[in-house]
Amino acid sequence: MSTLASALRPAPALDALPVINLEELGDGEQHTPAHSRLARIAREIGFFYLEGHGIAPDQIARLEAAARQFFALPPAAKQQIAMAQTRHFRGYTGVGGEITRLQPDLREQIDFGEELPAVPPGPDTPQWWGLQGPNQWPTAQPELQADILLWLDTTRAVAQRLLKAFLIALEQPASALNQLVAPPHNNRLKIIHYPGQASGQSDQGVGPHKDGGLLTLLLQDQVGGLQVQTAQGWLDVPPRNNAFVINIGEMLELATNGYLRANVHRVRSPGAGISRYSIAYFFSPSLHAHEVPLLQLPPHLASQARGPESDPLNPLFSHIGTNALKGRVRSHLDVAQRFYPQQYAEHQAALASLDPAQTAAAQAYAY
Ligand SMILES: O=C(O)CCC(=O)C(=O)O
Ligand SMILES: [Fe+2]
Repeated sequence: MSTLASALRPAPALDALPVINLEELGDGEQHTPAHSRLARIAREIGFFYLEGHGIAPDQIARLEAAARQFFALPPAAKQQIAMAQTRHFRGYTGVGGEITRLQPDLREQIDFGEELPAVPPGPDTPQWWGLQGPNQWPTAQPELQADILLWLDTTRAVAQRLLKAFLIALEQPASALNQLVAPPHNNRLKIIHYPGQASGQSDQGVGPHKDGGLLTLLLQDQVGGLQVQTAQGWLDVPPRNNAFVINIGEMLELATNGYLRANVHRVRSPGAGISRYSIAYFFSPSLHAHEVPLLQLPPHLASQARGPESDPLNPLFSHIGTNALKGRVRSHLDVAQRFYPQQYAEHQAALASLDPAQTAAAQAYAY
């Protein structure tokens, strides 16, 4: 089959997600058959389970227990760390407080990030530096802080190994994106609770979206509800013990000129009386790196790069801070309105300029 024909050939139908073992990818810089498989899976579906990550099941269980404990606190204890009170997009958001594709998400969550000092605002300091800053910690659950900070470190190390494997798979120097992910880091972590919904109501746990960073490393409990969009429709991503679910973010799509695609995914709410919990780690470019570099893929891969996807409702910016702030403004309108009035106004103007058909498409995310 010619290169063009193979580039246009639809990916084979999948009825289950593939599993990648990080140990098989090794720590060396040598391209192995395991890397070829990673490149193919990443390009064809972009969602897979990751095993062999080396994180002790105990550490995972402890964090999952801590997440459940937090969401069981009384409302006032959760609101003590409300996201709306800081400009760093960190802290607690209640059910319906986050918007995806113009609709409220039926989940509550705490957003954390790398624990770093705030960059003081000033006339010469770009607004997106507001994304960096200290986390908010619940006084009602003081032990949460150590678990979260440990998870940020542990997962960052796994994400760095995985990114290196991706680069080798794409026949790049293993260090090609070192600069992009150098400290001070800009990775984010979300612990999430999806309360059950009675049938007949919205079941938008989180609406269809792409993740904004490079790679997402997700842990989910036994309930299920995560789905990824494929050419054949929505594919369930059922739970798998001690495995991460990995997906590709917009910044890796840009860096590979669309050879790798950020995947659209969503979560359907569990049924009434059931709760689902998940923990999503977003491995992201460092803000001080400014621009996402375009990797020079070898011709046989470059010829299959589809270019970054163009979505008028979600324009992609190669400028890291601009892209990251855009994503947060869209999702957390209360924080945006209070701390980023200019970006909030721009977002509102963009929404007002949509014609009804575009608005309907945005809400349904039908494409
Ligand atoms: O909870 C999940 O399984 C997925 C969450 C997600 O996609 C997100 O927060 O970006
Ligand atoms: Fe996501």
